[in-house]
Amino acid sequence: MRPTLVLCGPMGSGKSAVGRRAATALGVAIHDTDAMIEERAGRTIAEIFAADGEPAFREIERDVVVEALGTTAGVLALGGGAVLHPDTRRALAGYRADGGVVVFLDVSARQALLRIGTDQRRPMLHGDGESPRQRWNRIAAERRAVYEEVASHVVTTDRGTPAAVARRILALLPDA
Ligand SMILES: Nc1ncnc2c1ncn2[C@@H]1O[C@H](COP(=O)(O)OP(=O)(O)O)[C@@H](O)[C@H]1O
Ligand SMILES: O=C(O)C1=C[C@@H](OP(=O)(O)O)[C@@H](O)[C@H](O)C1
Ligand SMILES: [Mg+2]
Repeated sequence: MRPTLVLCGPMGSGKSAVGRRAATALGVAIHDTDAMIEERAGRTIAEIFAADGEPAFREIERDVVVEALGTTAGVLALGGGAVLHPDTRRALAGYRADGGVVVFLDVSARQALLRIGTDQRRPMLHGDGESPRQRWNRIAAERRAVYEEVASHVVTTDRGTPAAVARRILALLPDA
């Protein structure tokens, strides 16, 4: 079993929202790895970061994402930093080699920050000495090459509703 579609990209690009619309349109399940992590840990992502730190979160995330790539069908929406773990990148490469579709949802800093700039549920956006804008820009720049490496397609989400972006993605699927 493997997902029909995997979505990656930075915070606020719309992975969760577009993933839900794409799954509904396809009549399949949506699996959001952030929600799976919260369920497994019995805590919110913000609580995991606060109590155990980012490295501990990345280990749980690696376990959840690698497992989900092999055991779920439907649409899989990753967290923005999931691609950082080498095990996850290897699993995504295997999924693509097997015909899987990985879409990098790209977004401008301006749109992403309008969507999520004040959201306290994203701990990566908040930290000493940097504004959410500075943090988003730095993190997105650090990760861009990795998103490009793991993805088979890039879709920009600045314009259009989540449903409209989902329709553009469905057109990329082999049997669409
Ligand atoms: N194409 C879009 N147009 C307008 N708002 C969007 C779009 N995509 C996502 N959003 C909104 O932006 C916020 C963040 O989207 P989300 O899907 O959680 O992003 P991600 O999972 O990539 O961090 C949500 O409130 C969502 O409804
Ligand atoms: O970019 C990141 O490092 C993170 C993105 C979040 O997911 P979204 O990209 O869905 O916001 C979530 O996994 C966590 O807060 C860390
Ligand atoms: Mg999300």
